[in-house]
Amino acid sequence: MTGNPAITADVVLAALAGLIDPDLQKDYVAAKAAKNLRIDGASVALDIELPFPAQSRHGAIRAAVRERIAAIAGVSDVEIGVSTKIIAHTVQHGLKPLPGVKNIVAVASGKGGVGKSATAVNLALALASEGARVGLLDADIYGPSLPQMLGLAGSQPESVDGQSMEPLEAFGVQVMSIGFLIEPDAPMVWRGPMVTQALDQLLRQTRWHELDYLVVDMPPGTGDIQLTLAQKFPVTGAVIVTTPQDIALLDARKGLKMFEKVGIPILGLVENMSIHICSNCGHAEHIFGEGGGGRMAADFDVELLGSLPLDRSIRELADAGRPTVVGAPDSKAAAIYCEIARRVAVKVGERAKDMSSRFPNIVVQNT
Ligand SMILES: Nc1ncnc2c1ncn2[C@@H]1O[C@H](COP(=O)(O)OP(=O)(O)OP(=O)(O)O)[C@@H](O)[C@H]1O
Repeated sequence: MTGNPAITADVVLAALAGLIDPDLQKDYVAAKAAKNLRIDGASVALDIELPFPAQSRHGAIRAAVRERIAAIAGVSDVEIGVSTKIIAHTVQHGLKPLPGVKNIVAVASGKGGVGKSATAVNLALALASEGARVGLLDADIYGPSLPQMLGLAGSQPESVDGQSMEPLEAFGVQVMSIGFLIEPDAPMVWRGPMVTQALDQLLRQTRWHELDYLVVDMPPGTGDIQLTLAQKFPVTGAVIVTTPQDIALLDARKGLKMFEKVGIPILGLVENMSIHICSNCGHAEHIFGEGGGGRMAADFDVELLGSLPLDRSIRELADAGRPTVVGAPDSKAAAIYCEIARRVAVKVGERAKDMSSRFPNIVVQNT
């Protein structure tokens, strides 16, 4: 084998500097995603290990990294592997993570009807479509809508051992809902402690199967039930959904403060129904006022993860049990949900404890 002293780890590193990943917003070396550099004569092999699911982007990442390395003088052969490794994260003080669940993402809102469930379900489906193992827990005691949105209305979970429950499955996502266990028309007269106890059981007695993310659709509001749940569920981070109306924004502020109070990081804000697009003429109108979500995100120093239009097809597809991400995967709204999901997963990935040094396992055989 002919040696090529010019090809060193530093040369490869320099070649990758400036290749900014659009999701990580950093290059792969700075993001500690570049691993296992092997240099063998004129051959260079490298693995990119992403801390978030992005199956749809693997090909493009492989091509971009290969192009950079192939341009190094003397390199004749390049092999790039791209994979995802989702890491379990710390949860708020005093709680243990849930067995079989790496990360819990709570989706919350200051008040009802802002599109929290639609956001939670599409977020879960988008994470799954990128290759993650995802569960969805409908903790919305006042209006459990996930069975309907996922075409599972009337289904009931089974129990193998009489103690735990098997989650149901829809579109590759493991699903559990308070709605599977109560009559659809039963009045919600449960008192707070009963509600929190029931939801705690639902979370812990469901046999979640090796989840990267469990998305929890929280009950709307910021009262005692929500506070207790936020304190009891071992949550990695929270996504707050709001509409641009001032009053909803005021409520959303309370939601943000509640999570801050119990030490749960806010992953970001989703502004829903931000703009109405007329289905006849295509005219876009900010019926609830413009830019409120962005201002609030700036005020609280959190990220605006995305803004969804008021779009009739979002409601129709949810009502029909095929939410936008699976019902209209090529739509603009689906693309926005997928972008939001990626931002959430990147935010969760950024909290990685894995502070491995740059290029672990470097093997250079230039002899
Ligand atoms: N961007 C949107 N465009 C059009 N319809 C939407 C949009 N987002 C949600 N919807 C619809 O609005 C209704 C309320 O949404 P959803 O159930 O998600 O709200 P929620 O905040 O979870 O409410 P609650 O907390 O009361 O259950 C649903 O019919 C849903 O399909």
